[in-house]
Parts: sequence; structure tokens; C-alpha cells
Amino acid sequence: MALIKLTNISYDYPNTCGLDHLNLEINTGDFICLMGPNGSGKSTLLRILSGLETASQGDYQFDDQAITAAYLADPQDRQRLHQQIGLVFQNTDVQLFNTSVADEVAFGPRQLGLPEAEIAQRVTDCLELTHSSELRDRVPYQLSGGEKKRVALASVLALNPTVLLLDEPLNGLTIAAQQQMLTLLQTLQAAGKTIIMASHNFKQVQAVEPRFVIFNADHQIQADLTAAELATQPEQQAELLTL
Ligand SMILES: Nc1ncnc2c1ncn2[C@@H]1O[C@H](COP(=O)(O)OP(=O)(O)OP(=O)(O)O)[C@@H](O)[C@H]1O
Repeated sequence: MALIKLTNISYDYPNTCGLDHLNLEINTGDFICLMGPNGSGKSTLLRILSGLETASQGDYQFDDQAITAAYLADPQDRQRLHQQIGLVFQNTDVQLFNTSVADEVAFGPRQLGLPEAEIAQRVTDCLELTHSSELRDRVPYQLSGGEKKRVALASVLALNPTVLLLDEPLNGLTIAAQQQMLTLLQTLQAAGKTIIMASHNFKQVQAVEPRFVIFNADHQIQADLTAAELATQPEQQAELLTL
């Protein structure tokens, strides 16, 4: 049974199409890389999966639960989904709003009402995991782009989600930091998490051998391939190198 099942999902913005009749199944432990041209719908899909938006049409099932506008309108149900699916935004500035990194990472667990000792442990663990321990007393707003990405990821991990959604997590990072981020995501996958990331960095991402879900400019899924399948398709690979 798939963890995530999208059936005929479309999303319409006021003047433009965001997604056009998507069908997609994602299993627990998958590592998926969403690729495609600018504006093809990758961020829109991540927003729908996270429950920030609901599809204009179609059916979204998460862990056998239909995620509908009515479901998301219920604060408890919405919180349950947000606990299970964490989104690291492309623009981390919209995600970071606390006055210290430690408070930023503690924010989600505090919202859940966890005991302070448990919160403190999660903050320490998630900062360590994201190589951000030395940032704990810094002001998030003043961090570098790469540091902000690590702290945003730590703050999402602090909720211990089953599924991690990341919108262009490699953007603005040095090659070394990109590799560090991918290694971390692989570690999380090995720990049982499901990883779904949007990226343009085919060369870097290729090394972690994800499943590639490739969009076309018409906001549809053009191909859904394992890394091994993609390796047998030089034309598709050449196209991904141009994104
Ligand atoms: N808030 C919005 N209002 C109107 N149209 C939008 C909005 N957000 C996205 N769109 C449009 O929806 C389509 C899909 O956009 P989306 O951001 O999902 O693409 P993307 O694949 O993530 O692009 P990129 O690679 O540039 O990040 C595009 O045509 C875009 O212009």
C-alpha cells in the first residue's frame, strides 16, 4: 500500500495552470527527486503534499486518509498531517522567524506541547544532525543562505516527520555543502524517512540514485524513472542536464 497516492490531481491558479492531472504513488522510504523546467509545477506539488494547498481537482490519500479541504480545515487533523509531513521552503526566510536558532528548532515541538526536557533533547539532536550545533545562539535572520537551509531543516526534523519535503534544498549552497546536504538526506532515508525534493542539480542528485519524477512544461508528469532506468535513457539525461 502506497504511503502517498495522488489520483488525477490538478491545481489551477487564478490565471494559470499549476498541475494538470497528476497520478503518482510514493512508498515509505522512497527518495524522490522532482525535476522539470521552471514553472512546471514542482513547488505546487510540494505545497499540496504538505497540506498548504488543496488540489482543485483529484484525490490525495496520505496513509489511507483522504486529505481534503474539509480535513485540513480541522485544526487537529491539520496538525496531525503537519507533524507527519514537513516542508523545507525554497525561500527559508519565510520559515525562520524566531530570535535564536535554538528557539527556532524548539518552536514546533513547543507547539505540540512536548515536555521541556524532550524539547531540549530534540533541539540538540536536530542541530547536531544538521551540523548546526555551533549556530544555536545565533539570530536565524543573520545567518548565511546555507546556514539558514540547515536550520530550516533542523526545525522541520524537530517534529520527527515521516515524510520530508524539500524545495530546492541545494540552491545557494557550495558544491561541498550540496554534497553534505545530500548525504544527510540519505542518512534520513536510511533511518526510514521518505524524502521528496525538488531540484535542478541533476549532476549532484544523480549520485544518490533517487527515483526521478520529471515534469514537462505543461505541468504534467513526463517520466517517472528509477536511477537505473534513467541511466539507460541518454536523451532524457541530456534534457535534465539543461535544467
Ligand atoms: N501564487 C501563484 N499565483 C499564480 N500563479 C502561480 C503561483 N505560484 C505558481 N504559479 C504558476 O504555477 C505554475 C507552476 O509553478 P511552480 O512554482 O509550482 O513551478 P516549479 O516547477 O516549482 O518552478 P521553479 O523550478 O521555477 O521553482 C507556473 O506557471 C507558475 O507561474
